[in-house]
Amino acid sequence: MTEIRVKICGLSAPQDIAAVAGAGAVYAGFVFFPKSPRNVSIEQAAALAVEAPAGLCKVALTVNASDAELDALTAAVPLDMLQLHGRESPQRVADVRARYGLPVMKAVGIAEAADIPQIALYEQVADQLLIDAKPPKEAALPGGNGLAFDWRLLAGRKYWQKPWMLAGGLTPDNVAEAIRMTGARQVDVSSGVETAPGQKDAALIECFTRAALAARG
Ligand SMILES: O=C(O)c1ccccc1N[C@@H]1O[C@H](COP(=O)(O)O)[C@@H](O)[C@H]1O
Repeated sequence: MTEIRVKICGLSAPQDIAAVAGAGAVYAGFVFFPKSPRNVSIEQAAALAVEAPAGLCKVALTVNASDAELDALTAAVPLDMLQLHGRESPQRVADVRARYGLPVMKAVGIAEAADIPQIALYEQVADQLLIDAKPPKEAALPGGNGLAFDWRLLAGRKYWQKPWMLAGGLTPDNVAEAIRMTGARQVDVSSGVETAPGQKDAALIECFTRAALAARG
């Protein structure tokens, strides 16, 4: 059985990088979205990324970013993956992938069974898929809201050809159950390892990662 791979998103301080690497997570996410409490500048992210140990996959999360914004980001920050978390079309995903030569992970929001087919559309063009809770209409953020979707929507499904990650409202307490119900082999968390919006907690990162690695899908 393949080991679960963990992504901790929304890092903004050097101690966050140390906590993520120390816990055994594989992916470290930086949020480039000014409305987010986890937003980092290009300069901040570059400083954090150069401190990351070899082997930690550095992911830039953007929301409907323009080429100019992605040009600036990719020129300054040593990145391993781009996460597109807005309303990017399949064609936009393909264009970003071709332009930057980096693996692209596309987030897809799920609230009901009717949302599931769009995953297959993005599977054609993305390197990875991030299956997240669809944000409620009143939400200020397109992700990072600490809200889960009904995991039964994924239970017993034939899996996609591309690697995929489960996200949305995961915590140290529920991640094992989420893995068991969905069969996810990768999980992503932001709010669930924070003491306040944007404040990552090393002990919660450790607990989350330990619970995920011990889980059996
Ligand atoms: O974390 C954010 O602030 C954020 C902002 C804009 C888009 C996505 C964001 N986070 C991503 O949302 C999911 C779920 O987060 P949570 O665990 O429910 O808080 C996660 O994939 C983050 O990568």
